Amino acid sequence: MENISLDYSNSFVREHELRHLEEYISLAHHILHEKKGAGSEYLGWLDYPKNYDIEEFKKVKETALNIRKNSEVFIVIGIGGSYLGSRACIEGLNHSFYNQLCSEKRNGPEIYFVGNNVSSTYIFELLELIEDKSLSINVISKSGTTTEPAIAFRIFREYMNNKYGKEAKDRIYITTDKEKGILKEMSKNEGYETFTVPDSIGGRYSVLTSVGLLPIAVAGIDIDMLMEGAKEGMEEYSALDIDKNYSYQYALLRNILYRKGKDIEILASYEPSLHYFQEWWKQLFGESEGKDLKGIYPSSANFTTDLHSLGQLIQDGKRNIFETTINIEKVRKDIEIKKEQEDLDGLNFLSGKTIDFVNKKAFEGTLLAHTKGGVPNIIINIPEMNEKYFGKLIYFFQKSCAISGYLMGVNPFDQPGVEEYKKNMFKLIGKPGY
Ligand SMILES: O=P(O)(O)OC[C@H]1O[C@](O)(CO)[C@@H](O)[C@@H]1O
Repeated sequence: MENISLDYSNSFVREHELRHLEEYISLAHHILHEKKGAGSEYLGWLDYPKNYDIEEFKKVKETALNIRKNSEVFIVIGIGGSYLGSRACIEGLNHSFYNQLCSEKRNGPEIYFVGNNVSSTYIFELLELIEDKSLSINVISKSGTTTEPAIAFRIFREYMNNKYGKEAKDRIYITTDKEKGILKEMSKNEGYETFTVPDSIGGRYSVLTSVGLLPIAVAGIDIDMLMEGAKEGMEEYSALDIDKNYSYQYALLRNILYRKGKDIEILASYEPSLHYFQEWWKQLFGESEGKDLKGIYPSSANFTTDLHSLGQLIQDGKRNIFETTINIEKVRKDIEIKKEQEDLDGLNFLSGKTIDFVNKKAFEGTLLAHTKGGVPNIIINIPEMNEKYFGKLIYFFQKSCAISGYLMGVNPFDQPGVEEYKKNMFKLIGKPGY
């Protein structure tokens, strides 16, 4: 039966190394599942694919349908875990040029993300782009206090009020804490529809809650199948036997490689549509593990594009890197390379083959080259990129991240280091109290 699988035969990790650490996985598993570890108040995501709020899920689907009907543009305001997961899913599963398609082909609103930076140019030009188009917005912030989305919302709130007057409130959707925070207060005062970020789920683990699901459903993606995949992952990746649990294998492998001095991990992909999935993964692992002077630096590369920029360093640079490659076995679309009468470009040797055949050979060739250069490679095979595998892959990484964090001896659910830049910025911009 087709399934997500992991291949560590090119990782230079031998089987007995996994066996030596098997007991530690078992320990980490129990600490996690029995909620005895650091940050255990943030384990709501663990059984969420089975225990999610059905009423809220229904409301997400109804609201998404409504937005799809009455809006040409949908704006998602949020940063970090409040936008990366939905963007990853939308870009990973939808047409590569979704926003540029004509409306009949797109069959849903154009979707843009803002509030994930403080670039005035970006905000200004987005406002220019959406002029004259019907609009709905979703502001997502668990805390409600994050500066980037707060500033973007102020600008877009004014824009919506000018454009729609009293009806603006029917086009503004807020995803935030159940009862506290500025956004909740504002929603009560203004009459905005709200969605909940569960207390027990931190931002980077929240893609399968309303945080991710509303934008994903607005993009026309089947969120039932997404949850179905996550549920499958939840069951499969709870097995204690590491031979049957690829998520735990991955956690173990990266810890073994880390102890051998490999402190940079590149998540590589040969599909550009996975760019934001890689960004989501970077936050997940970076915020979860990078603390107490420890952590693997999570980076990403899109091949073959980056083979022409980073390839040299990966092949020949300092040997502190390992690669994890996401291999999509069956691509969404393929193109056959045809034979030409005159073989002017010398490519007739490829006639009858497909572009994906070349891509797969590029992957094989790169794997050979990089392993020869001493770069351990872990391969995660995905049969195809559909809703179900996407949901399962999300769960795969969330589970392995929690286990990996416990193996590393850190709290995988807090992010105290993020506050430092904020304090400085607040002081510099004159925020009261700083
Ligand atoms: O949803 P919020 O509270 O605006 O937070 C956004 C992001 O900011 C952080 O708190 C810090 O970067 C992340 O963990 C989170 O995903």
